[in-house]
Amino acid sequence: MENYKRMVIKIGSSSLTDRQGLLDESRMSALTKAIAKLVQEGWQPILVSSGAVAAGLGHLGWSRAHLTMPERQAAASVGQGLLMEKYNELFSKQHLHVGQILLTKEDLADRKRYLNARNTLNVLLDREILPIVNENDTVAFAEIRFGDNDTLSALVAGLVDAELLIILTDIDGLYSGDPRKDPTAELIPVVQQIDESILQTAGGSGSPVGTGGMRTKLAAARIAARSGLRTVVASGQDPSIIQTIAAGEQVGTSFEPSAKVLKSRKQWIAFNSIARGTLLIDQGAVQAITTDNKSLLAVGVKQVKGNFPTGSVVSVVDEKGTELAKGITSLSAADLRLIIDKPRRGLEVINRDWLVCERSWLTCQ
Ligand SMILES: Nc1ncnc2c1ncn2[C@@H]1O[C@H](COP(=O)(O)OP(=O)(O)O)[C@@H](O)[C@H]1O
Ligand SMILES: N[C@@H](CCC(=O)OP(=O)(O)O)C(=O)O
Repeated sequence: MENYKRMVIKIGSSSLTDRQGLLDESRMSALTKAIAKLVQEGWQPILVSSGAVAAGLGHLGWSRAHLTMPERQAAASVGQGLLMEKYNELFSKQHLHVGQILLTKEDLADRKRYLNARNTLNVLLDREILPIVNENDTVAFAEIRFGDNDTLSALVAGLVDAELLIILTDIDGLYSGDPRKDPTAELIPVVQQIDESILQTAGGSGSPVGTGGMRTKLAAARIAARSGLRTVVASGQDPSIIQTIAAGEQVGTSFEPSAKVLKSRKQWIAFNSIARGTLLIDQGAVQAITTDNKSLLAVGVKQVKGNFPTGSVVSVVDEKGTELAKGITSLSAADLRLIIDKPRRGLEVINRDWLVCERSWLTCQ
């Protein structure tokens, strides 16, 4: 067993830039010092840093209003360079090398590229080089965007088997309501389970530079919990807070790991893969896969949408079109269409080990 403790630290644009949209050097400097101390304490940290778009806009003096996607991407191409230049300068003062990793959703949705990214991250971590990750904003568009770095940080944490995810933002944790709208909202120190009532507390971003607000942080914490790790959402105002968190002290909001952790293959299917087709199933099959933990058989498949080869990830929906699960099919779309019209309907379409329920997380492994 490897003797490392890995953590992912995500810092948002609102914590990295000042009011003019310029990089906040003193904040970044404090962050680099805190991360260097973690390395000395035996941690293998990964930094997921936002701020490319905000820093690019600030540097170029462009207004945030009415930006087209190509303009946003152009700003990110400038800002990403500035971010890395500053990180390089500050981390080298702490005697740390850094490596840049820019990812799109498609990189992690392709199993081979996913494993390649993991291999690269492992080499960097094993050689004490700090990986600095961001979305590849200059090429990512609509359906191949993570859209927010909160989700990306949780996926990276699962990818490298981290034990802790720290999300630093401009507020000191999750409140019982959006503090901008509800002045009586109170900080929630510990969340055991991210259920509907918790999701309802969270609103969107509170700053002009942030993306997703508390909603995407909860989505990230939920992915992390199902991947077996703890998430702490805390204020990035004083980045030395990451040492307090690493030492196990209670600050911000701590989201506990789920009692039912997904195996790594199922994590990939649930959170990283992109479905290439859809299987519409009947009520009996819904019961079989969500409650009885059984494999999906052809007998329960009513309709096949899309054209996909054997071994593809597909989305499994009920008769109302609600997605219940994702899984890897042992049959192509063409063969499935032939089979569901014929008597050999007992054939297995998705084996239990390759099937993961999205909605019924409490009942379905
Ligand atoms: N229930 C809530 N608790 C705390 N913050 C919330 C809540 N709902 C919405 N928010 C907003 O989420 C913001 C943090 O997210 P965001 O602006 O995306 O920052 P970042 O750039 O760090 O990702 C807070 O400033 C706050 O206005
Ligand atoms: N990838 C984008 C950041 C996207 C994002 O999630 O932003 P934030 O809410 O500030 O963490 C960038 O570097 O500008």
